Amino acid sequence: MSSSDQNTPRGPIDSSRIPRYAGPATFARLPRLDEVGTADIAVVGVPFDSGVSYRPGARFGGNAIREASRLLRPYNPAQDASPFALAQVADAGDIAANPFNINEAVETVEAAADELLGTGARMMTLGGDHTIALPLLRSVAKKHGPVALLHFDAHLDTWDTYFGAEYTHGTPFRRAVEEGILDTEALSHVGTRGPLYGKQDLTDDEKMGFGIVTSADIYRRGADEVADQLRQRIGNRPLYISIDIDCLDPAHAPGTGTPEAGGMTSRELLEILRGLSSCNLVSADVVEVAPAYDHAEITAVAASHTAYELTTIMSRQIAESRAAAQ
Ligand SMILES: N=C(N)NCCCC(=O)O
Ligand SMILES: [Zn+2]
Ligand SMILES: [Zn+2]
Repeated sequence: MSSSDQNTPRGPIDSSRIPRYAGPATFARLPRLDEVGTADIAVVGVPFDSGVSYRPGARFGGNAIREASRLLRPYNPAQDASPFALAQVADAGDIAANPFNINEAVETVEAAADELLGTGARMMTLGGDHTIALPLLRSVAKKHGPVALLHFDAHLDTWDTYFGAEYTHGTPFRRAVEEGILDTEALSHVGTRGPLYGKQDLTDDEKMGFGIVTSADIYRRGADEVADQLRQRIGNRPLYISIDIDCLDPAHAPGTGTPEAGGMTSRELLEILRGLSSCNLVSADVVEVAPAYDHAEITAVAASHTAYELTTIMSRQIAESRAAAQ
């Protein structure tokens, strides 16, 4: 039983009493999981970036997001909700994965996710590079069956192998389709753009069942229409949202490993997410924040607000299903 079943959830440290820049950072200044016992939503870091094909550094992403999240406040007006009052959200710390053995790291992440999901929590994961989406999806599918996937990214990440390696940050979603852990009726990439290896990349991707909303589609059609279309495709299927921060334009997210020009704004990303607030979001990740290339925490701030919107969607649903069960 989560602590929020018994009493009101323990929220963030009050920034009007203890300055928000004081003390070690947890996500949004929330309590640690060991301080509350169990949580409805576990925010967990995965400091792993051995799967990258270009600039490394996403292993430091989770902690950069936690640092940048000190300024988040308890009420989210865009979704008219106080996410940390509706559900117990807690920072579960980091999953320690082997940086020298990708296959072992993938197993470690899956096992740790099994453990967290096994407590009844939903996961809000802070990456890490995109390799980690595969073990996270495996774990989520063990619990919910094949899930709908919304994948925000400049890239398809459905390539086959890199240097013969199956588990990399450019290949998690091809592996996931091969393993049958995704609901192929409801797969979408959002924010796709940039040069590919060949036209075949798109043909292969389409065969796997993915639909694509390009970055230019968002610019032309607007966030509301895009969110409506995605919502219709997803329906009430259990949904996983994976957000590679490089879905944003490098102007909005310079701190990432494989930047591509011509991306959406952080405003567009947040608005699309808010338009999905009625979806059955079972877990989510925000990955590929590489702070060494960041400036003035631009990327980490965008990522912290992205995780905040995702957490709000989950906590609203937790509160709604609790109310419906009473
Ligand atoms: N950023 C992620 N996840 N993938 C990008 C892979 C692009 C490439 O190496 O061609
Ligand atoms: Zn990407
Ligand atoms: Zn990616």
